[in-house]
Amino acid sequence: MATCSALRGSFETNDEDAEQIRALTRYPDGSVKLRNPNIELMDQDILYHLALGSESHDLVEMFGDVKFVCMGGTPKRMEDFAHYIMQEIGYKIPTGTKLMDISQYSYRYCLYKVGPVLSVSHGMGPSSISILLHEIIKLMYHAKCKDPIFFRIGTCGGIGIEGGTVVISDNALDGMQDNNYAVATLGKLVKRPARLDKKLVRELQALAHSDDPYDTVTGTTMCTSDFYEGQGRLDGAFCEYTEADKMAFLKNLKEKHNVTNIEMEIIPFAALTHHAGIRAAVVCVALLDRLRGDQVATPKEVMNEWQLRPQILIARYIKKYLQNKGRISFDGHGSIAVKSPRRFKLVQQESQSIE
Ligand SMILES: O=P(O)(O)O[C@H]1O[C@H](CO)[C@@H](O)[C@H]1O
Ligand SMILES: O=c1cc[nH]c(=O)[nH]1
Repeated sequence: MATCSALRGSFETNDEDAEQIRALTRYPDGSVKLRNPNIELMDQDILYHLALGSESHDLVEMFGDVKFVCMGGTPKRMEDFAHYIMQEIGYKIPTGTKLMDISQYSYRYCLYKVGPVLSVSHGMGPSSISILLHEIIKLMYHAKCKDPIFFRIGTCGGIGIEGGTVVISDNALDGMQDNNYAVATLGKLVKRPARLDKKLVRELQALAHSDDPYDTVTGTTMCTSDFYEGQGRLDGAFCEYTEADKMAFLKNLKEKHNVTNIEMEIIPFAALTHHAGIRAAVVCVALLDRLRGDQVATPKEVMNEWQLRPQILIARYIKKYLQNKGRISFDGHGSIAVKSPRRFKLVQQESQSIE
């Protein structure tokens, strides 16, 4: 860990290579190892915001088979995604039962499990997703999950793209165009690099179909901690800049930094998953083009259809992965090569459902 002095105050950075991270974050069998020596010394670990605990629940039994953690802002979207992915991977629950929100008594986040897929809401903004990520990464550890993959399925404002366009993020910047997640810790600013898995980005891009009735693009995503002034909107309760200032800011983001979209969680998502050695990707649909306005005025039914688009891409990935037992790779021509003809056989898992 290096200590640096910068104009904005002293901070510590933690830049490591993939091998170093792997050694720190995995046991030999691929299960998740925590970078916190305190946890294994504790009698129990209460995952307070998920309403789960390492003593009160058999986390290995409940979650040991999880391979994919999919998250998005709203409980409704993630409940819908749980039902959608259930249908897509052909997961069956006993007749007369229904999917249960496992974290319902947290009254914070929702959490559904569909075989190897967790579908969880993260709320809005860096703090909300950061709390969730700490607890979900600890859940992966307690449950002994092996090499889980995380996805954020979100919405965003586009810059110079049509509403309805799907953006796969290949880079993340914060509101100051910095590519780190900075958290004030014990009075010092600790910065962790916000890095996304480039291979996962290419694999997802290859799963966008040329006949999809919308574009899927790849680009840099800016993360803000506020929807209004933080994103240069003119329609917040306060505004102390002009429309020309806003346009110059957005155009500079696009032209100098290749920023394609703006949302509010990618920096902590990319930084905390990277620090935990977890492969992760962010796929968002643009609700509007910020060069054309600030208000989200698209009709609800249209927006609901748009919000399915990132889910469709992630479902294609999960299906492909399960069908080919994790062997997804490139054929060198931009499409996914199937290495094994064997189909994934869905085994009836423990029921996560109740009447
Ligand atoms: O649609 P979700 O995934 O909630 O994300 C986006 O929407 C919220 C703002 O409306 C922010 O949290 C932003 O990141
Ligand atoms: O403009 C937008 C739209 C959705 N989410 C955001 O954070 N910004």
